[in-house]
Amino acid sequence: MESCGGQRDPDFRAFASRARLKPRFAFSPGSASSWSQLGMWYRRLPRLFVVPHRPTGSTSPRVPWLPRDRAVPAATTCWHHTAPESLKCAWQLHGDHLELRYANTLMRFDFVWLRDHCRSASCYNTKTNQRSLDTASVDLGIKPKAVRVDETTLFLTWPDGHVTRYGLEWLVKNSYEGQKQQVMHPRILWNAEIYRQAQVPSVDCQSFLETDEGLKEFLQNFLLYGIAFVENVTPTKEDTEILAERISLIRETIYGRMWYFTSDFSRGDTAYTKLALDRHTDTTYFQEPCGIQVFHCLKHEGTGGRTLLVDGFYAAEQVLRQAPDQFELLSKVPLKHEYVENVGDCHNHMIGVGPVLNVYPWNNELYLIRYNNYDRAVINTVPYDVVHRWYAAHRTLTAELRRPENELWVKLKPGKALFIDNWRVLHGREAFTGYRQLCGCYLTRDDVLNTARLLGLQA
Ligand SMILES: C[N+](C)(C)CCCC[C@H](N)C(=O)O
Ligand SMILES: O=C(O)CCC(=O)C(=O)O
Ligand SMILES: [Fe+2]
Repeated sequence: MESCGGQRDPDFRAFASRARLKPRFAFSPGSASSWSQLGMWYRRLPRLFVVPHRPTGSTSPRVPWLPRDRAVPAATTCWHHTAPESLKCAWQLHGDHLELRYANTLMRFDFVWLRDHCRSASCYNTKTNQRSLDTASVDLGIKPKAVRVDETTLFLTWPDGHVTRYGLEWLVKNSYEGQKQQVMHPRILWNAEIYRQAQVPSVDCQSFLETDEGLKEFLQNFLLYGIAFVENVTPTKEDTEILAERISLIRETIYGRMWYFTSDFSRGDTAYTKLALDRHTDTTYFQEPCGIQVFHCLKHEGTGGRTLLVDGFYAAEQVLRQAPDQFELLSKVPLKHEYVENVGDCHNHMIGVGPVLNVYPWNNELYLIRYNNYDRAVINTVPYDVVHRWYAAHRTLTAELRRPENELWVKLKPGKALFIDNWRVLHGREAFTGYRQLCGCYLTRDDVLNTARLLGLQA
C-alpha cells in the first residue's frame, strides 16, 4: 500500500511566466487576429526542429551547434570601426542604446542593461557568480560618457567614472540577438522508424553507475530522444532507487518517493488496474508536472502489458506544419487538470493549470506537453467559441499522437529500467493479465539537467 503523504508546495513559475497572456483569454473571442495582438514575439512560429536524426548505422550522437543566421543590415552612418581596414567590430551610439556589430551579429544594448551586467569586481562576485551591484541604484537615464572597442573588448566609461569591460564574444553569447537564434534543448524528434533506425544503445548499469562516460552517454540519449534505458539492473526497488539517485533527486509526490504498483486498486487511479491506458503524460494536475518518470518492471507473469511511447514533440511538429493556428491555440488556452482521490485512506485533490503545449516566450521553443485526457478537468477558462476551436486543435494533435507509425511499443522486463521525459514523451500501456509489478519514481527535472550540464552537455 502506498503512503498518501502530502505533496509539497507546487511551483508556479511555468504558468506565471505566461501570466501576462491571461486577460486576453478572458476577454477576447480568441480570433486569430487577437492572438497576434499578444506581442511581437508571438508572431514568429514556434521552433521545434533542432537536430537532424542520426542516419542508420551511425553510432554515438553528436549535437551540432545550430547554424547562426544573423541578418546584418547595411551599415548606417557614423559607424566606429576597431581598425579602418577591418569590419570585424563596429559600433554606434544612439540616444537610448548602443549598437554593436561583431562576428556577423548586429546587437543592440540598452544602457541600463550594459551598466547592470558589469563584471567588474565591485559589481559582480566571480567566486559566487552573483551580482553585487544594486540594480535599483542605476539611473534609468544612464548613458556612457565614453565608448571604446578594441579587437576583443568593449570599454564603457560611465558618468561617475566607473569603467565596464565586456568581451565581445561574451556579448554575442549573451545578447538577445545571439540568444534568440539558440535553442535551449537540442533534440531529435522521432517516430517509431526514426527511433529504431537510430539504434540508440541501452547503457549498462555498471557503466552508468561507475563511469562518467556511461552516465554521459545515457544523459545524451535522454536529452536527444526523451527516453533512455539502463540494462542489467538488479530488479529491486532499492537498486532502481540507486539508479535514479545517480542522475537526480527523487521527487516525492502523493504516490510516495519510490513506488511499487500493481493492479490492486490501492489508489484511486486507472494505473492501478489491468486496463489499457491510452497515451498520456503524468501529473498534469501539478502546477509543475513531474519532469522525469522512471519505470522498472520487476515482475510480470501473464500476457499483454506492453508499454507505449510516443514523442509528443514530433506530433506537435506535425500540427505546427499542418495547422499553425491550431498549434498556437494549443499553446495559449489554459486548461485545468485534476486528481480527485478518495480511496481507502488516500484523500487528495490536486489541480494544475497550463496549456497543452508550452513554449518559451523568448524563442517560441516548445518545452512541455501536458496531455492526459483522463485527468483533464472541466474546461472553463475560455468562452464557448474558443472551446470549439480548441477541441478541433486537440483533435488534430490527437490524430498525430495516434498515428501507428508514431507508436513505439516496448515490453518492459526485469533488469531494464526506462527513463521517460514526462515533459515530452507520452506513455501508455496495453491491457494485461496476470500479476504485474512495476516500481519507479519521479525525478526533479532541474536536477537531471544539472547533472547533464556538469558533464558538459547542453541542457
Ligand atoms: C506512476 N504512478 C503509478 C505512481 C502514478 C500514476 C499516476 C496516474 C495519474 N493518472 C497520472 O497520469 O498522473
Ligand atoms: O502500467 C504501466 O505500464 C504504466 C501506467 C502509468 O501510466 C503510470 O503509472 O503512470
Ligand atoms: Fe502514466
